[in-house]
Amino acid sequence: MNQTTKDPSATAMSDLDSLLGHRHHPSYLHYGTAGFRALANTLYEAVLRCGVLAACRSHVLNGKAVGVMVTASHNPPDDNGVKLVEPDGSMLNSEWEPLATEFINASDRPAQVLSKMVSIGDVATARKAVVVVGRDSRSSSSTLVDLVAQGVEAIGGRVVHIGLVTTPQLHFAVRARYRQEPCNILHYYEIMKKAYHKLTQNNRFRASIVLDGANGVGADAIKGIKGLIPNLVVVNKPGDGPLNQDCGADFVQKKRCPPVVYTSDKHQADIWASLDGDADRLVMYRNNGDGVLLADGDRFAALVAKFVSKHLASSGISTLTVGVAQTAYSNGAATEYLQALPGVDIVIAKTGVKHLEKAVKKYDVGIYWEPNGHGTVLFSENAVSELQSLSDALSGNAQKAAQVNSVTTLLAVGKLANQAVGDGIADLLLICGILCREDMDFDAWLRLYDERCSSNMVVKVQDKSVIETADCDRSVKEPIALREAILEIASAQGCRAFVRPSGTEDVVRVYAEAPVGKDDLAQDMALRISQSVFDHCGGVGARP
Ligand SMILES: CC(=O)N[C@H]1[C@@H](OP(=O)(O)O)O[C@H](CO)[C@@H](O)[C@@H]1O
Ligand SMILES: [Mg+2]
Repeated sequence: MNQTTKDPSATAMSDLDSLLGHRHHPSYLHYGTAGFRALANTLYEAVLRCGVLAACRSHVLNGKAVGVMVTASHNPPDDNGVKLVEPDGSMLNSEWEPLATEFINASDRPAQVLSKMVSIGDVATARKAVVVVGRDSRSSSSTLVDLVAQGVEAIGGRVVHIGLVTTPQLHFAVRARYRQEPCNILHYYEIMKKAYHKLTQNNRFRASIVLDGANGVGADAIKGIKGLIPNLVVVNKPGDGPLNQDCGADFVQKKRCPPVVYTSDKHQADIWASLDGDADRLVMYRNNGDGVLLADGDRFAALVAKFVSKHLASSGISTLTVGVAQTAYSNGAATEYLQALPGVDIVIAKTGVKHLEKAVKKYDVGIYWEPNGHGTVLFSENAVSELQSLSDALSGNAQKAAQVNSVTTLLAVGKLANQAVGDGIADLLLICGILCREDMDFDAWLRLYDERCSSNMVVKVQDKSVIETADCDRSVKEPIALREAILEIASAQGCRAFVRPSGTEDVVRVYAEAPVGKDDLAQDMALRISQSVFDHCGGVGARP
């Protein structure tokens, strides 16, 4: 090789190193289910590097567009975060997660870390990387988007800005582009509107709804489906109050109390609903002023599974499989209800949407919800094509009207539910559409099963990794003393309990469940188990 010829990738690497700098952010960040999250003003370098990383990911996928969403979901307003989305709209490939962590935290020569996975010179010269970028309503989000763009462009990638969007809209847009459909938000609303009319058969949803937008982007995004639910009032819009503070899906589900409404108007409605800060979660409830009767993710899954299983049976298709994924947190009564539905398999997955999504991918119709309101129903290509062929074959056949009706209904469910990720707005329409079709009111939905009593606690310990779990977190392997204590405390008939280290916070989560009506028992079990966690795992601060 000629001594004066420079290796192009070496040049790109040193340029990149000088752009990325040799400093790094204050704490070690992990790429978790939700990407990187921290106080917004500590994330600048991480976000710039995520732009570079996203461009590299797109490059190795032959220029297929990758997504980047700037959001910290239900976290406080001063936090922010960034996560990457695969071209088909799913979460970042799990093999890239440790690389992302290593690259973002590298304090010295970060480009070298990247070059383990991809030849940087190639990325810069091929110029085929495309990155679709969206952001939530946080005041820090625009700055972070600019940094993502700077990172993408630093190695010759192209940025497609889709602006202020919900997380599911970003996933939808990336997936749409991959499928050569219009990659814009208008398309998102058009698909949903059409599917909602098909599902409801143009009937009006009569109940009134107050929707709490958590003072975030969902309250704006819901305008796109204006009129579909005639009696819908939106409260807690951006600017009304601090994002997610004392309102939103996470608050209502965890505290089991109604949200603060930041405007002075008084509202009453048959049903209330709360989105989280990036609108990928929804819970619905009856608001009793000082408490709520909650329809959580378990109840969404139950209603959807019941509806899908009924219409699959009457469609006459017997070849399509249906699976529902639940987590250890799913209420035992919901599990029992689902087990009794004909033709429906139950699978238990670890906590976190990516695990649930993976668990149902092997089914033609895969239904998953976390109790906290994150979920959707996924139709495989095979399911859509079988339903479509049958629909075409039966078209105009008046004698088969009931069968046609079920096939059309199932196709509408598959269009309305976001096929990339759980979506609070799509889920609102899906649930309202099903209640409308089934002529059910909110109470009838709650009567599907009686929820068992449960109690959640968190315990701070020195090192949460001393706890090793098994069976999708439903039992403890280590420490043995803790394992034995839990088995003993939760040994009464109809009781169960587990503990697991949180994947998103530095705490151990404790869950205890007791039969219907035995709230005190559930709380007592959770407390005693929390004390065992504290005693056996190096508790920090005051003993529970
Ligand atoms: C009990 C609980 O609500 N856990 C949440 C929470 O995970 P933890 O690993 O429990 O911290 O955040 C995840 C990401 O948002 C969400 O998927 C999950 O459901
Ligand atoms: Mg969220």
